[in-house]
Amino acid sequence: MVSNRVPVPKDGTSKAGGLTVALEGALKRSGGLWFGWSGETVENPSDQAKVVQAGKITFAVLDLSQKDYDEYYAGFANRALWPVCHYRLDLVQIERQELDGYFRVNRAFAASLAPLLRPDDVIWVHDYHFIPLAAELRRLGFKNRIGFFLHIPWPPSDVASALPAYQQLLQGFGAYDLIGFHTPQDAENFQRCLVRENIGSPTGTGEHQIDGHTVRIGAFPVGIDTEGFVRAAASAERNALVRRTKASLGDRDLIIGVDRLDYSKGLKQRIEAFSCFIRSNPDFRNRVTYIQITPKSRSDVPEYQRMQREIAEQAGWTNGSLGEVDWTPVRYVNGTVGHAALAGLYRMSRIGLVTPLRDGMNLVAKEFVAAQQPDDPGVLILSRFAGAAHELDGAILVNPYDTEACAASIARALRMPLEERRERWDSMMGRLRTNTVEAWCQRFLSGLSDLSNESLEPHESINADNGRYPFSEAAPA
Ligand SMILES: O=P(O)(O)OC[C@H]1O[C@H](O[C@H]2O[C@H](CO)[C@@H](O)[C@H](O)[C@H]2O)[C@H](O)[C@@H](O)[C@@H]1O
Ligand SMILES: O=c1ccn([C@@H]2O[C@H](COP(=O)(O)OP(=O)(O)O)[C@@H](O)[C@H]2O)c(=O)[nH]1
Repeated sequence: MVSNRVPVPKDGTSKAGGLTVALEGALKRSGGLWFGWSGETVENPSDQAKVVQAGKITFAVLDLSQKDYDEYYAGFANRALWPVCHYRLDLVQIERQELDGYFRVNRAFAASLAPLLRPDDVIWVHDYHFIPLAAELRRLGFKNRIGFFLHIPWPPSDVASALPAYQQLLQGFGAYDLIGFHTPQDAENFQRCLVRENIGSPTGTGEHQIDGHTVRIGAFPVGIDTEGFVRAAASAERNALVRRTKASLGDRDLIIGVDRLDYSKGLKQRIEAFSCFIRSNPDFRNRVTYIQITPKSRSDVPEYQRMQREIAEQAGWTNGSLGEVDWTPVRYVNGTVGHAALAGLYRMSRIGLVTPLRDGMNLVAKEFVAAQQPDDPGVLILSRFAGAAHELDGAILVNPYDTEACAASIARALRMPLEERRERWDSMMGRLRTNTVEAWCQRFLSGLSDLSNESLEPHESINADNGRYPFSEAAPA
């Protein structure tokens, strides 16, 4: 496995982020080498990876220089690729130096990975930080099977083509054997970009010939450790934070949001929707509390700094205008909460509010569902623009830009009869039990090691859902 973020076991601190949660879940059982960035910046980084063995996983990580960090991670990856892939062209920053830094770091990482590779290794590269990595490995002579999985959305070509070095990036994908996305829409958008830029040619459903090499393209929606979450939630009553939170709520209903502090998560619109819900349903005043757990993320990227100030102000302003002496409507928290406590907080919530403006998958939505009590489950309110909306058909799907409809959905969820809540939960839970993180991993890897066979099931091909896109439910009258 290769990914930028690698959770090397060291000081027990946990970093929020779905990619490491997913990959850790996948590698824990099968074992393997996990190569990437250490999370550290140092003055003179070594080009030899530091190796740490933990259980079946061998972690091999490199430090970055400040310049590499600024240009590759805080620069091109998170100021160009991230906003473009999340449809935020208004936030894109294009700097030639950052682009150069991105390709330079990819080349350096490929060179440091090379001595760790064996000829029969299957290599699985993750996410937008490392698009050119396979091309760099091929340049060094590696003929291994190499797969790529994009954890974030891939937009339509009119949006994607705002990327600098767009052609070069697309060409770089040609060095992979299999390219995976969370949804059929992302896979389809991607293949259309190749067609529009005249890069290779499509040779069938989910297949593309680039420079004489066949690249397969498909949708592989990531799952979670469903049973692990069920167990964690069932025993969470023992967790001190969960107990204290429960006591602090009194008999108020809990609404929960859990997100990295990222503009893609729709926090501004969400707080606005909650506010609108309280104003239009005054009978719920002092009867409901909204806890928003929001660890800070990418704080040295200017667009994130700006947003951190704005959301903090908005939460304060909302409490100031709506709150009462004995009621804080929005509890806005910037710390990270571990999975054991999170599972318990999800379970005691009446509503999981997951309303990103755009999200590759969103594991929080899945974790919330897995953590519910089967005989009295809470309701998931989910953005139609999260990858998870393609699978979680029992959620109330919303358009996060539509404040009044989101507010109405909150009221509807709080009033939803038990029977409907159970039906919705059952159908989502069925999917989560089948599509676990392990199943995801196996499907991708078998697709990668078995390219000669029809290893991509029809439902994973790019045309699988006939262009269906999850539509938000109509707001209740
Ligand atoms: O590593 P960071 O810069 O701190 O950011 C955290 C991760 O954010 C993104 O996560 C994505 O992957 C999830 C799992 O597939 C998916 O559910 C979510 O929708 C994505 O946003 C990013 O893609 C990762 O590389 C980061 O590590
Ligand atoms: O305080 C927190 C906030 C988030 N997370 C975890 O971070 C991941 C977030 O993944 P998601 O796919 O929802 O979004 P991403 O941050 O990757 O964009 C989930 O597993 C959360 O449980 C966590 O452990 N503690």
